[in-house]
Amino acid sequence: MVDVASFLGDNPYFSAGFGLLGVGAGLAVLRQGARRGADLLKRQLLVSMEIPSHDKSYQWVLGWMSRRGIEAMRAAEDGRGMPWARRQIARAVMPRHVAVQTSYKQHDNGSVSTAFTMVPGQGKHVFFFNGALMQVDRQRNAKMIDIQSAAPFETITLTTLSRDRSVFSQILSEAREFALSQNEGRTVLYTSFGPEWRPLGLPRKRRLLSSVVLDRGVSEGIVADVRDFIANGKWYDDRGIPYRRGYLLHGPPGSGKTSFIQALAGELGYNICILNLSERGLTDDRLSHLLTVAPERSLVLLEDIDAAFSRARQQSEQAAYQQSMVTFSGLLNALDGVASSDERIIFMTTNHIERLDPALIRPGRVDVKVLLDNASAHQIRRMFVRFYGTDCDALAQSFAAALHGHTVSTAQLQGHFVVHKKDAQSAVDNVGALLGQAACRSAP
Ligand SMILES: Nc1ncnc2c1ncn2[C@@H]1O[C@H](COP(=O)(O)OP(=O)(O)OP(=O)(O)O)[C@@H](O)[C@H]1O
Repeated sequence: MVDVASFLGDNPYFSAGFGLLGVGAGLAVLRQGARRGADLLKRQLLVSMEIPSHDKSYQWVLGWMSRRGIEAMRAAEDGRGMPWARRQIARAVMPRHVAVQTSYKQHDNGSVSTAFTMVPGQGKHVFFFNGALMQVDRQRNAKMIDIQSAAPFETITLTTLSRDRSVFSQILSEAREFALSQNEGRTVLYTSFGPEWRPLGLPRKRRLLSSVVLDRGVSEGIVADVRDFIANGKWYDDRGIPYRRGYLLHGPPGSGKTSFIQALAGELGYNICILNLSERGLTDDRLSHLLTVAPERSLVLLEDIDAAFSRARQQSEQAAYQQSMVTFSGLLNALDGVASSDERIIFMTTNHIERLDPALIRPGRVDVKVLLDNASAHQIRRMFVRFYGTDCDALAQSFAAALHGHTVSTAQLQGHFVVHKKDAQSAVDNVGALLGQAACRSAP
């Protein structure tokens, strides 16, 4: 009989194979140990923050990184005030792969300019922030699409050492401040897009309240009411009253309803969410949802409410089909709102208050109703002086006297002054052109 143990032990091929197997297994264990050790070390030493593209802060952080990138690039190139070693590091860590982000900015004179900024592209980049070394990993998931924007789903992951974790909140607040500072002195108009609000065009230069000339005390009255409402959130809360206020501005076309709301938003530093109730595809649920998720510090504007909900329209089932799918009771429910303690200021405008259902404009839904009428003598004089200066007071008087007894809207006055913008006397001499318009307007 062959002694198997001594045979295998004496066999040099087997011993070598066994040895190799042992070495391989040892290496595998070591490798796995090293990987686990590295994972453990990573978990202990590093922290990361993931920002998905559907989160509001995503664009803020991208914008902030582009600004920091520009600053870092300038500093590294210029190198002033930076130690040599630090400058080399700054140059070394500058992103090698950047993506372009185009933005438009409206200047105070109304012109629009384009600016191109470089943001870190897909992949990993490193940078310093307040002395902490950070890694940015920007990844795109081509398989996941954001259904709202039809853009691929992206994430930015920021990683840094655990001891520096406080920089995350610093970055987020800096990014937010930076984004808000871009809109300072401007009014953002939002429009509904599916279940959310999206900015409509560029933020606009704030309209001055003094540029909208209303009759004596009207503007001051509304501004005081809104300010009082904004300052008394606790009062509403203590009494369990929903914290919302509704305003209805009614009156003939071109009397400054929309312009006043824009100027009011500018005065308060608020933005405007414009909701078109006749929009195709708007349902009761969406309307209700939109009113509850309106951005903070914004006025919700429902324009020409009579076009969407006159009494006649309510009686016509067919009309309801042709237009949006919002029902009258859906609108009332949306205005009454869910039990939300968030501040909600709703402005409605109409040219025909008499066509509105009393249920829509009862207190609680509409708390303040204000008529913005055709131009009064007071408005005519003030608009004249606003256009031609205070030294034209006497001309303003004769202009107003010439229009006495005629119906002219403030929009028509503006049009007339624009035609005669260089010459106050010519505006007075040609007042007949306005009277002609007034006569045409009142003809059937
Ligand atoms: N009271 C006013 N003071 C200054 N400008 C005014 C005034 N009323 C109208 N305008 C000017 O006329 C134009 C149209 O005004 P606006 O759209 O605000 O009127 P509106 O009452 O909302 O009209 P509509 O009922 O047709 O929507 C704007 O360019 C605005 O500057």
